[in-house]
Amino acid sequence: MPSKLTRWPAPAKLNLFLHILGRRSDGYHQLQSLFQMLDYGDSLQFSADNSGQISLETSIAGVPNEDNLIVRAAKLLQQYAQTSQGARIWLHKTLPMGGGIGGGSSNAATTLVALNYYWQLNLTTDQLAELGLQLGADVPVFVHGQTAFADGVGEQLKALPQPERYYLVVTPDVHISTAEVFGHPQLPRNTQPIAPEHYHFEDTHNDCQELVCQRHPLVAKALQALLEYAPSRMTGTGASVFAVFPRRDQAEQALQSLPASTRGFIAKGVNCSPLIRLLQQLTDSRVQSDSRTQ
Ligand SMILES: C[C@@](CO)(OP(=O)(O)O)[C@H](O)COP(=O)(O)OP(=O)(O)OC[C@H]1O[C@@H](n2ccc(N)nc2=O)[C@H](O)[C@@H]1O
Ligand SMILES: Nc1ncnc2c1ncn2[C@@H]1O[C@H](COP(=O)(O)OP(=O)(O)O)[C@@H](O)[C@H]1O
Repeated sequence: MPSKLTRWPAPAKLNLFLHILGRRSDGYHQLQSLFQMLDYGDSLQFSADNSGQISLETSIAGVPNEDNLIVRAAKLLQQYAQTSQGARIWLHKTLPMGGGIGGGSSNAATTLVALNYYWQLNLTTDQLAELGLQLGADVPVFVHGQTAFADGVGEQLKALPQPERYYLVVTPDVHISTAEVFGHPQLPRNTQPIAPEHYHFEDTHNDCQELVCQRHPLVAKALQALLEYAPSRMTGTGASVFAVFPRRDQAEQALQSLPASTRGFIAKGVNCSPLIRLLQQLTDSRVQSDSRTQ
């Protein structure tokens, strides 16, 4: 990975709760959720050029480059903005894949935000979020980069800052298909809507959790292990589960007590994602240097 290029964060998220309110006629589910941004995740580097080519220099095993959400996001942006610019992209992957913590969606969002910056396209955040929605339901929340309450099919977002907490996230080695969970006849689909301002972790739940735990004992086991230490829940459609702690050292102690084979990490919940913080810094220094050269 080139050492001199800026590393753009692609953080993970947690669904602090996930209520399913109903199903639309197109099969998509009306839901409510609280997307908690984390300060932990993958990172990407970009070298923009005028080649018109998009090349991902670090492939992910099992994901052909043309299917990688990074390449798909870059090509979608290129096409939308009708630009002949290109880029070489490097990915530093640390997040487990397909675990309900949004790694792929976050990679796509970071690509849209970073290339909009390097190619100087000046697209708005709303335009990038709308483009991102074509790639996956969770891309817009990462483009906005704020801890947010979601409504609709997950696309209507309202920033809802949360107090600082530390999360121990554990990902059991199970593959769970989002489409399969949402397609299951036993999935509860009649939770009553709540007002964002009335959200409390203890009064909410994840409607997918019971079904996933029944079908995947490793998820149930991981959740049970975390519940020994703190309030815990599954995120998204799984397989990851998380426990909530007021302090980092408490989360660290819990992780140390789990079996050594546990795939887990500790993250701080943040209200503004590290991606958006970096973008603000870079934009501010570009404005300053532009004003000096005028
Ligand atoms: C429900 C969430 C919560 O974060 O689950 P996770 O993927 O994070 O576990 C996400 O919004 C998922 O986002 P994502 O995984 O991008 O979903 P998509 O690719 O858009 O949809 C996958 C499949 O899930 C179902 N689906 C998804 C979202 C939704 N509101 N209703 C649905 O019924 C559809 O069957 C769709 O074909
Ligand atoms: N850049 C990427 N990072 C991770 N997964 C990707 C990427 N591009 C495509 N994928 C595919 O998307 C799937 C879901 O990935 P991910 O977003 O990590 O899951 P989840 O939304 O459940 O957290 C992966 O299993 C993989 O096949």
